[in-house]
Amino acid sequence: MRAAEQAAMAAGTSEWELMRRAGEGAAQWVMRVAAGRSVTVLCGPGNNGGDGYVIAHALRRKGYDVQVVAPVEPKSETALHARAQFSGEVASDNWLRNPVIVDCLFGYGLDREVGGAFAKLLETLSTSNCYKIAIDVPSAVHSDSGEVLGPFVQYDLTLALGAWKRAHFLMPAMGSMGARRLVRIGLELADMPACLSARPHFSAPDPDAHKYRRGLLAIVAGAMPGAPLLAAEGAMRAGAGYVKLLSEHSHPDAPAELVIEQGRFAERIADDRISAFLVGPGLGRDDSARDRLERVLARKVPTVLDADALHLIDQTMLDRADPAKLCVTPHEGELAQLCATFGIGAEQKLERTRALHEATGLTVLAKGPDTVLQSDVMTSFFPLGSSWLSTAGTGDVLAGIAASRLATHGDPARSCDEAVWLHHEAARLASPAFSAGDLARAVKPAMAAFL
Ligand SMILES: NC(=O)C1=CN([C@@H]2O[C@H](COP(=O)(O)OP(=O)(O)OC[C@H]3O[C@@H](n4cnc5c(N)ncnc54)[C@H](OP(=O)(O)O)[C@@H]3O)[C@@H](O)[C@H]2O)[C@@H](O)CC1
Ligand SMILES: Nc1ncnc2c1ncn2[C@@H]1O[C@H](COP(=O)(O)OP(=O)(O)O)[C@@H](O)[C@H]1O
Ligand SMILES: [K+]
Repeated sequence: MRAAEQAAMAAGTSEWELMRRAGEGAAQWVMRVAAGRSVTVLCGPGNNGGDGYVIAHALRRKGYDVQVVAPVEPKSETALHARAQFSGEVASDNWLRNPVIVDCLFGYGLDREVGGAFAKLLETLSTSNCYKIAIDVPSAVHSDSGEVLGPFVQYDLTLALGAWKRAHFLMPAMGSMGARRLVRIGLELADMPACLSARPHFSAPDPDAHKYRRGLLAIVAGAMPGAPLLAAEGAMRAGAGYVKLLSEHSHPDAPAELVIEQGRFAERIADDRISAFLVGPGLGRDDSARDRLERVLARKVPTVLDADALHLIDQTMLDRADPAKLCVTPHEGELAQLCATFGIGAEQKLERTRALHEATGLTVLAKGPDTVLQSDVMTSFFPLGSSWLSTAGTGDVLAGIAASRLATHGDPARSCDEAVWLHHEAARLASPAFSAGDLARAVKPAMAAFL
């Protein structure tokens, strides 16, 4: 963000002009939600506070009753300029009298715990029954890490200025932001190493398609029958032309269209029409599970590794595999396990995800409410998915979808990206309190949303 701002300024746009665009753009949103009601703007010492004075000035010009509360005077030259423009009331007390509060205490300059008068204001804000808007980021949020460094306030709306910051897509920060909207200020944001994933677009199969050309996915089962079956239910609806389950279980509930192959594992996986594997859901962690995983990895075919496979994989296995063709889909606990296995000391999710990719070359899809995808190309963040996904088996469905996408085109990062979108859309369509089975069946209508 700072680099993009510097580039804009080097090209002739002043910092004041950027602040004016940011503040006036944000004021448009504030007016939409305030709809004539009185507004209080909390202004801090830096340029986030400067944005606050621009917002207050813009509202006042439109006839709004505006109160500014500022515990200290601005420190930066540009914020002082914005302060000088505003001719309304500026109070330094703790009394928030209005039904709409706009928080401009700190933006991406926050670098330590919020204390003193600022913390008191945020505490008052947190308990006040008003509509709460955060400008750029909530003021106690560290914009790079998503950590909350002060009183936790639950906002109704967060207006990102110029570009998304990492905190807009990382927990715990993103959980406090309410609806998130981006206010554009004309910054050039091409070639960024991190981005918000763009909605994918799928096409119908080519006219000359047949089941093998569309991709044969082999799902490797193991100790438990349920998880790989759930993954297969998702996979059959996510694009692959042919889904096989390599399983020794009887699966009386399996759909007729799912081919289940038993016995002679080494021969089964040697089929060179297999374009992708999924290993991990229900695999188990005993010697036989390890043996299956080792054999699949040695095939060097595009593969999704999930669940038990993430507990079994180690450097020796990776040395015999082709990491560029592999993606791992860990939840928080599995990510911790992978970090322990590959000697990664980082503490936070984003750093862990990036370090794991650096150390192994694997494409890493770190799941959760704040899903992060790290590939060779970039770090991707995603819009928030339904919190109803927090039920057992939904990860198996995600792994099935990702493997199905992988079978169709062989690109690990693209598969993970598409899988998250399909998973979220399926969750939306499955309606509240769905089971993992309902979710897998909703992958079919979810596909239609991306055609
Ligand atoms: N640059 C641009 O072109 C544009 C920037 N824009 C806006 O600027 C924002 C970034 O502005 P910024 O860099 O001035 O930082 P900001 O978040 O206002 O706060 C830093 C100030 O707070 C202080 N401080 C820090 N932590 C503290 C603490 N815990 N407790 C107490 N004090 C603390 C720190 O001073 P310190 O005490 O560390 O010397 C400093 O004075 C950005 O989020 C966006 O809203 C837009 O207008 C678009 C154009
Ligand atoms: N609160 C939440 N909000 C959004 N998505 C969630 C939430 N909790 C879990 N998920 C998603 O649900 C899935 C859960 O996967 P996982 O933990 O592997 O479950 P399981 O092992 O039971 O299949 C992941 O895709 C994750 O991103
Ligand atoms: K803020």
